[in-house]
This record gives sequence, C-alpha cells and structure tokens, in this order.
Amino acid sequence: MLCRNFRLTKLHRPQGLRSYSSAQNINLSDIRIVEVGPRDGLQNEKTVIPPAVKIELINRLNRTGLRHIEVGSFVSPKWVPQMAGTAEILTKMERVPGSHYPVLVPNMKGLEMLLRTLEAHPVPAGAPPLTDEIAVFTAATDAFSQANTNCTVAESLARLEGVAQKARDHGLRVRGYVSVIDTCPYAGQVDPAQVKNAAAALLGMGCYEVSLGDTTGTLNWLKTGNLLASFRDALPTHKLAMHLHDTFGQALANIATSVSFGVTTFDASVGGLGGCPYSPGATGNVATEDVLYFLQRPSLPADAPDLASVAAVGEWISQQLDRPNASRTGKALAARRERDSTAAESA
Ligand SMILES: CC(C)(COP(=O)([O-])OP(=O)([O-])OC[C@H]1O[C@@H](n2cnc3c(N)ncnc32)[C@H](O)[C@@H]1OP(=O)([O-])[O-])[C@@H](O)C(=O)NCCC(=O)NCCSC(=O)C[C@@](C)(O)CC(=O)[O-]
Repeated sequence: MLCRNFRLTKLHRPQGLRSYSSAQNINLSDIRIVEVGPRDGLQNEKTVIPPAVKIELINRLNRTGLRHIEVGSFVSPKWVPQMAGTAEILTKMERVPGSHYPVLVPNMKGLEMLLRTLEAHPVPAGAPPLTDEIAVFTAATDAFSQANTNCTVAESLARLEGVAQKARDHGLRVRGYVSVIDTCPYAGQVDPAQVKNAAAALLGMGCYEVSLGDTTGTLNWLKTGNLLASFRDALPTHKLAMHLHDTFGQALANIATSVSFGVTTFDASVGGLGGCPYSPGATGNVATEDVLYFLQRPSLPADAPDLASVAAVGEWISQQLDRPNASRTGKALAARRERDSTAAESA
C-alpha cells in the first residue's frame, strides 16, 4: 500500500533542483482518474469496432464508479476512422448523473457537429446532458501538430480559441491537451518552454484543466520532476493533469513523481488500450487498473472506482478486440480469479 501522504525526500530530488517547495503533502483521496479508453484507447484500432461494442464499453465503465469518461471525437473520419459515429454513441450510451463524458473537438466544424447533436436530442428536465464537456488539443511542436491536425501550434491555438469560446457560450466545460511533452516522433527532444507556452495558451482561453500528454511515453520519474519543476510559478498545478503513455513502462513512476508535485488528475485507459495514430510505435495509456492498484490504500472513499470491476471491463474489452490485456494488474487479477475458481471446483 502507498502511504497516505507522499513526499519526496532530498535524496530523490530531480537533478538541478535546489529547493523543492512544490513537493507537498497530497491526500490520495483527492486523486481523480479520467478514463480515456473509449477514445484514446480505441482510436488506433485497426479493425472497425461496432458502435454497440463502444457503447457497451462505456456502459460497463459507468458501473465501475469511474465518473469522467472520454467517449469519442468529432474529428475527420478520413483522419481517424475509428471515431466516426461518436454522435450515435453519445445518444445511445447510459449516462450517470454527475458524470462527465468529454468528446474531442479539433475545430469549429467538430464543435458545430456536436452542438447539432445536442440540439437534436434534448434530454428531459432533470436528466443529465448527453455531454457537458469538450476536449481541445494542440501539441508542443509544429511537426506533431501538422501530422495530427494539419496546422502549426500557433494556427491550432488560434483555431481553438474560437472553439473554446463558443463551447463555453453553450455551457460546455473545456479541457485542453498538449501532446509530445517530452519527445516528438518527428522533431525529437522537446523544449519544456514549448510545453509551458502551449499549456498557458490553453488555460488562457478558458480550459479548466490542461492534460499534458507524454505521447511517446519517453518520460521517466526524473524527467517528469524536472519538467514539472520548470512550470513552477508559471502554471497552476491544480489545473494540470498527466496523460502518460506507458511505452517504456515508466508511467506509474511518473505518476508518483507528479503526485509529489501536487498533480492529482491522471488520464488512464482500461486494459491499457490504445496508442496514437500520429505517434508510430506508441503504446496505450497507463492502464486504469494499474493506476487504481498503485493508488489503493486502506480507506477508500465510498465512491472510488472499484478495481475488480474495472479489471473485469479490461478483460472484456481485450477479448472483444482480440488483443492481449495490457494491464499487468488486470492480468494478475484474472489469473487469481481463475486459480480461485479452479480451487473451488476441486474442493
Ligand atoms: C483537424 C482536421 C479536421 C483538419 O484536417 P484538414 O484536412 O486540414 O481539414 P479541412 O478543414 O481542410 O477539411 C477537410 C475535410 O475534413 C472535413 N472535416 C473537417 N473538420 C472535421 C471535423 N471536425 N469532423 C468531421 N469532418 C471534418 C471537412 O468537411 C472536409 O471534408 P471533405 O470536404 O473533404 O469531405 C484533421 O486533421 C483531424 O480531424 N485531425 C484529428 C486527428 C486526431 O483525432 N488525432 C488523435 C487525437 S489527438 C491524440 O490522440 C493525442 C492525445 C489528445 O491523446 C494526447 C496525447 O496522447 O498526446
């Protein structure tokens, strides 16, 4: 079990840090998971996934206690075919009051498509909206931004400013992403100042939170610490989230470092689903099951997501996609379940 309060000692300070005033006591009950499996997890799959499977995935995730689930994208189906049909998913999936179901929007056309969907499907008074949140995304490098959205970072920020304004005018919350915070598959090592500038621009246009994407999964605990330390005094930590692909198996260590810097929101993907279509070789996000196991502690809040239920969803979706379960915790729990049931049968 992790101790309730996590503090880095002097011995563990990332190199180059003389003072560590941002290391602070974190109440682990404050940690929030944004489940991105239905969007980031599925967008890279090679075979077409029927909408019914995507809807069932979201419904099952709803029942685990996860309360923030990214459910799709209003992006060009020519660029990311797997995200076609997000409007249908929004209108057919179950919604839990108080939960958030963000969808990715790259431009005004995407936002208008979402607004038309909301208008065409009014919900009864008192029922939760189809969604109350969009996510906009940019990158730290022009090269990645061009590959992902066919424009430079400056052009994407100019485009997103109007999108964020209009979304907020329609009562939608806006979350932001910055991709390639450490290494860009096209431009190499990224200057932290580029990450900081992009994140500051997103916060400046009204994003309530910016999720920092280690798209290529190259961060380690020390680099994570140095990156977050470089943002001190420039970006409000409580408005930052970490979106950590687990390509090099470092995501949990990077979460531990991020927690010590006061970051309390982490994106994760059930079963470790995913990759990024514009980051060749990148694997999925850190698995939700692994994050829950990592954070588990003796007294969990009553409404915390349930690890066993999330692991069962990870098993189910891995079978649906005919792929190995990428969550180590998920695999360990499945093996334990099998062993217990064999023992029960032979008793
Ligand atoms: C941004 C564009 C559209 C620009 O793409 P473009 O080709 O420059 O767009 P355009 O404005 O020239 O339009 C071209 C065609 O796309 C259509 N179009 C235009 N906009 C839309 C829209 N919103 N929805 C549906 N269709 C759209 C438009 O109507 C037109 O259709 P046509 O006349 O040829 O039939 C494109 O590059 C795109 O969709 N990119 C999305 C890429 C994407 O989804 N990437 C993955 C998500 S980001 C990610 O995974 C990283 C993250 C967030 O997880 C964090 C991390 O890990 O780093």
